[in-house]
Amino acid sequence: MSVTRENVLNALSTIGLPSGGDLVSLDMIRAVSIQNDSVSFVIEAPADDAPRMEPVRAAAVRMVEALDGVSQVSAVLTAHRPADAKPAAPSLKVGRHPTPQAGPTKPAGVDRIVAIASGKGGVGKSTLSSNLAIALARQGRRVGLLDADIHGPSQPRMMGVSGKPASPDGKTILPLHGHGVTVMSIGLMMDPDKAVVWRGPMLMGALQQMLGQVAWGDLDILLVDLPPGTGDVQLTLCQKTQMTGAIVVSTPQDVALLDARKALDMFDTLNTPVLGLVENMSMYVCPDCGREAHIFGHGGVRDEAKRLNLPFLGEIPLDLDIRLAGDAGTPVALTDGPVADAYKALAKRLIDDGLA
Ligand SMILES: Nc1ncnc2c1ncn2[C@@H]1O[C@H](COP(=O)(O)OP(=O)(O)OP(=O)(O)O)[C@@H](O)[C@H]1O
Repeated sequence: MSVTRENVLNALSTIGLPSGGDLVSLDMIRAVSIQNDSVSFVIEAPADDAPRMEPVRAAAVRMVEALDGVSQVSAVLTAHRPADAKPAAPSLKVGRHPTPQAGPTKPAGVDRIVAIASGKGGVGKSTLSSNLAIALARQGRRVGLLDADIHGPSQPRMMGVSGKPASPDGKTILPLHGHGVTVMSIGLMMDPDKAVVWRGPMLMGALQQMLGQVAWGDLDILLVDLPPGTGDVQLTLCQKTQMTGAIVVSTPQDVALLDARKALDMFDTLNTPVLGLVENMSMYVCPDCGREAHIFGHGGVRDEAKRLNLPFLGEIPLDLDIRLAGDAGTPVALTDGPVADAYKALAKRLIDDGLA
């Protein structure tokens, strides 16, 4: 019988810490990965606990080794540095040229990869990605979010995560965690004040590293927040990755739809299935009088989906709280109410359709 993630977590929940609690209840286990009879995971401990953690790590390895169907266990401790030392920056050069690969691949343990795309910039792709990721996580899915918007990474701010991801072995990059979602952004690996001036091959190399070297662990779905348009990142992702498909976001106005059509055409050319269209900034409900206004029009994306015979996945209102919550690092999907319900409905639709 093959071992499951639940078996591993159950075993680890029996390992107590000197300071009280156990490895699972204290949320210290990251990146559980199971490949046949090999299990690997990361124990993320506060630096102050480091001296006391090695026996805990060894006990965790023994406990998982004792499970039926397991013959090899590797556990990495991320807090083995002294408490007063600065976290080791990864000795990784992100943005190198791509390395040759035989065909499209997918990180081990990741079930589905779904890109969130748009033809035009600023239509709300990143906002949709972060809120959808949280709505899916709140419905029990294991969700990863990769910010592939190399020129304007916004997920660290929107998901409220910061700090350079660690790389204990100089190869694997440990992602961060925010609001129940595993998060990685190229922005976290770079100096935020330095503009990225990269040529196509370097963009491709960076994306390949984000997919291949990040310890994503076991995920039901990895959402990829793409840059706007139809450039190198989109091309690399679709050609080098086993994609489940793409969701295209647009506002209802004609200029945005015109660009959305270009994105749809690109996915068609690259044989990447379009899972559906989402209308963002669909309508505005005045908080004072309750009147509904259609600032960018309304229904244009639904009509376009119908015309192209593609699923229309839902509409998200234009709402001040969406922007404020995104800027504050606590996306609105964390709350309960009509706006959060729009993201909840979208997440439910994807789960019901077997896409998440
Ligand atoms: N439904 C919405 N209601 C109100 N504000 C929104 C909504 N969707 C997005 N925004 C705001 O619009 C701005 C642009 O959104 P966002 O960054 O998500 O767009 P994008 O398509 O990812 O942009 P880029 O092209 O730069 O990647 C942000 O300030 C965001 O808070």
